Amino acid sequence: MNTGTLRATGLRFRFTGQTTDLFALDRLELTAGHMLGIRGASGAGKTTLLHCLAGIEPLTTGSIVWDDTDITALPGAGLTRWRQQKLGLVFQDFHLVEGLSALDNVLLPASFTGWRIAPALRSRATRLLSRVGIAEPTRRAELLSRGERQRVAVARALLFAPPVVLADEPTASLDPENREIIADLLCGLVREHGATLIVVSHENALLHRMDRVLELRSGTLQAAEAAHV
Ligand SMILES: Nc1ncnc2c1ncn2[C@@H]1O[C@H](COP(=O)(O)OP(=O)(O)OP(=O)(O)O)[C@@H](O)[C@H]1O
Repeated sequence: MNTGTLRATGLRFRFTGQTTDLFALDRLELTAGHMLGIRGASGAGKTTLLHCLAGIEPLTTGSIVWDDTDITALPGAGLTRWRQQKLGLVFQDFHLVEGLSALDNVLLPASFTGWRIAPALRSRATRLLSRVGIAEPTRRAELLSRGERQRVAVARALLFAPPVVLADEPTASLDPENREIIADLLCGLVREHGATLIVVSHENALLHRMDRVLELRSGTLQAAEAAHV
């Protein structure tokens, strides 16, 4: 059975101390294996929405159900476990750990689980790095260019072939050639695994690959105008 079905209802988010909601969405649904693009002006709330869908930022009200798990009702430890088992996340600012190599950064989610890192997993991490064009897996994160860090972050999100992949501007720091490579990899691997993908992006070329594109505007999600996708 495909996993990665999203049913989110009554999503409302307001930062503490603010007098208005950043967004208020009646409903957001996604079938497992589908790819959704979210675009919108800077400051519209796209990253915050993605973080809510990842269970990183708590909603003000509403529920987010991935398959049969309401992540808004999970206690902290349960939420962490859900993220480890189900979610691949590409952060806008990558969240690589300096002092660790590119390879160890890709393997980081495995080290959080406390599992011994099996040789097969190490090989998969190395393969993913090669597919995103990182020739030196032993190079430390702080010595990588911004674009290289972004590619390592994408490889890390795909380590466990998670059923849900959320990516915040995954091609923003890349030149056109690498944008294409990362878009191919992200969409290709997601299709291979039948994963559900939500991408926040301003890049038309990436958004064009999505099954559906919505625009976050004035706190609501609307169908993106054809000219913009
Ligand atoms: N802790 C906070 N308290 C109040 N407002 C905040 C806080 N954090 C972020 N914001 C504001 O919330 C708004 C939405 O931020 P968010 O990063 O989600 O937007 P975005 O659409 O992803 O923007 P961008 O495209 O520039 O990355 C912004 O105006 C931001 O300044």
